Amino acid sequence: MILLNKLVLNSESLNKVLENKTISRENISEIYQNAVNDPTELFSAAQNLREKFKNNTVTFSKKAFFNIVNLCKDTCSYCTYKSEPGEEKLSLMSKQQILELMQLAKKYRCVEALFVTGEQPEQKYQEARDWLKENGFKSTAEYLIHSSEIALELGLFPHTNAGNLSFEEMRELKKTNVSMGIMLENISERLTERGMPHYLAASKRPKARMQVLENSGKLGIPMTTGILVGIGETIEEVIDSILAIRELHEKYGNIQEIILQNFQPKSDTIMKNEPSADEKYFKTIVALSRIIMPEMNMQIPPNLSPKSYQSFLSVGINDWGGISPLTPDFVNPEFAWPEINKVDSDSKNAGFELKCRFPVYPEFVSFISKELRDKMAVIENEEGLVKEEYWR
Ligand SMILES: O=c1nc2n(C[C@H](O)[C@H](O)[C@H](O)CO)c3cc(O)ccc3cc-2c(=O)[nH]1
Ligand SMILES: C[C@H]1O[C@@H](n2cnc3c(N)ncnc32)[C@H](O)[C@@H]1O
Ligand code: MET
Ligand code: SF4
Repeated sequence: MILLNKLVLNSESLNKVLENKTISRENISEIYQNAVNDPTELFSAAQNLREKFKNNTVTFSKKAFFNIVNLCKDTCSYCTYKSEPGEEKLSLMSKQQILELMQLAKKYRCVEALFVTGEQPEQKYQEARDWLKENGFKSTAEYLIHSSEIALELGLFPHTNAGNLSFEEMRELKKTNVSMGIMLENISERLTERGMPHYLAASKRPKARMQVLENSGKLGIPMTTGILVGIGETIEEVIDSILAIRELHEKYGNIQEIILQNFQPKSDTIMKNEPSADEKYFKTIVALSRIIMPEMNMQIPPNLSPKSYQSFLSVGINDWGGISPLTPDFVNPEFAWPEINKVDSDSKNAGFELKCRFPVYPEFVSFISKELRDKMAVIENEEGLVKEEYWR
């Protein structure tokens, strides 16, 4: 038995965690089962590990969201980001629009340019092919490579989340992107079956997603991935998803953060009548993730838990992801980001210190080129990333 925050842990599995031993699937299931009714012990173990490895800091990246193109060849049942031609929300950013948003982002002292697209839009839509042609590109990936170069020239650091990119595309993007992202969503094949959220989304097949993560490992790209919680998965499927990420990270060491994203229903999607992820269930998964990968950076987006995001600091998270002072979250447009000042004071009240970071975590800067590191140093020295006035 181990004394922890005045709590006596009776669970052998939890003790294993605290003794720094890698825990098995069986240990994790046991920990979960013990926590279903009363998660207090699990939460405090997660908090303990969080403090051990991340001290009392919580980080965020000040970003602008570039909704480059939201046409998408896939249809995930939960997604409102995707647009059809002719819809009001259709986004086909021109080079000029991208440049203007970048200049504005610099005025706001953003550090990150988050580039998001639908899945290979040019494969399905003539509109996307025309748009690429008008702007002088052969593929969306080529456009992303170009946009990343411009961002970097202006002193914004690109993080691209464009779904399933090829090895070659990622190799090119590595030159300019300090990190990249793709959500595993879930490792379950079952969620791709008829009636399930990924049925109409070939790119969400677990094998395809894992291949992208595998390629990012081979290329040495600091990678953001994560799980979408509350889309009809079972807890075993969540555990298997985190274990799949852990295994990949053990092989390549390139997973820089795990996003735990709670599903929120959207009125214009197939899943409009499904409930949002239950908060207690979501918290239990957050704590479990910290137990499974004690040293990993764990992120939840604060805008998706507007009333309670601070309380996630005591169940294991240490990052808020990208927060934008000027663009909406196009994936969850009904959830505005809290002001950075508010996140600062809320974090302080919960006993944590908020710090601004680049889209690559300090532990992963050795993965990126000297050229990118030098550019980061210029911003850090000239503008002072940690200065409080810089955040507002
Ligand atoms: O504003 C958002 N940012 C999202 N981000 C970006 C995130 O906010 C930050 O850019 C990263 O933390 C940068 O390190 C994602 C990044 C990924 O790589 C994968 C998925 C997401 C999901 C979102 C999202 O839904 N909304
Ligand atoms: C960019 C990421 O946003 C997440 N995403 C997509 N739709 C939703 C939703 N309704 N609620 C929460 N997260 C969502 C997916 O995990 C995707 O990979
Ligand atoms: C709103 S999702 C944006 C990125 C990509 N289409 C994916 O699903 O991974
Ligand atoms: S989540 Fe990504 S892949 Fe799925 S429909 Fe939306 S844009 Fe397309």
